[in-house]
Amino acid sequence: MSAITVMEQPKVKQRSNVEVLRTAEQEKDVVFDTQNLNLWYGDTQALKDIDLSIREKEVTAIIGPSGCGKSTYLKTLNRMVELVPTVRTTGSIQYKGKSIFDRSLRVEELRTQVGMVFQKPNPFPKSIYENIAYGPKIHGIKNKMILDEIVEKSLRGAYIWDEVKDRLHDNAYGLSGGQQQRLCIARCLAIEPDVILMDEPTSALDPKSTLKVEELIRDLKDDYAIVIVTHNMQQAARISDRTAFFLEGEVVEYDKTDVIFHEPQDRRTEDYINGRFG
Ligand SMILES: Nc1ncnc2c1ncn2[C@@H]1O[C@H](COP(=O)(O)OP(=O)(O)OP(=O)(O)O)[C@@H](O)[C@H]1O
Repeated sequence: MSAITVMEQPKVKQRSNVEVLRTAEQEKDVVFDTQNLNLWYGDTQALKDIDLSIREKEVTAIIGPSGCGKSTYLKTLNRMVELVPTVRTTGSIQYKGKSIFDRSLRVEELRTQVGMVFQKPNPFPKSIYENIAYGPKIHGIKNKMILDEIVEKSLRGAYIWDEVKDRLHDNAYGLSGGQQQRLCIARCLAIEPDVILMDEPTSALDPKSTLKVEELIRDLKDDYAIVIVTHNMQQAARISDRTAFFLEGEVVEYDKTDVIFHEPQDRRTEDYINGRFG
């Protein structure tokens, strides 16, 4: 009996140089490090033992069937999920090495650094200009010249400047759905976040607007970490560097997007990718 116990002890393994290098590469530039995250809405467990790291200058796609916890995970990263009173979490999420649940971290500060774009474009019922200037003004910027600069830079950054530069003071509701979504991305850029969370940002858009937003996302990753929830498998394959496959609240597989789509290690990932369920 004791011999078996001894045999079952984990072996202390020397790490090869390649492994050490790989680990260093993996730890480099991690902005969000999630470990053993569990989340319940009342008695219903929506996330189970999630381990996931989100890296700078990468697009991370979260895919999986409806109800598997994708949006919940996204909203945990900026603590928006806590707006639901019955939510309870265990485990840890470090943002740049510091727990997002730490009492000394103000939620407003976290949300300034971690912006969010939603499924349905949600501009404010204000002018295009005011939509962008609103956040910086709340952060105390009053100088008109600086605000003008931020507005132009953000709209340029979201590839919508040329379309709106002559009507900055028109109501944002007059823009098309695709333009409104790029305006919302510009509004997010105006507060200079490090991370942008996107919850199915193109699901309400036509194919042409979708391609524009995808192109924008690919370019934005030069400066930001982007986490995108999508039901569109081709979209995940086109724009992301890494993909996490969620199923029933768990991460089944998380790897480079090429691996997930071409050599998945888990049968369930393969079945989902090939449309056998979900
Ligand atoms: N506010 C809430 N209160 C109670 N349960 C919730 C709440 N929001 C989500 N859930 C439950 O948590 C689970 C995960 O939901 P979530 O919205 O994160 O899934 P999802 O993968 O994003 O789904 P979809 O692709 O349909 O948007 C589901 O069982 C859902 O019913």
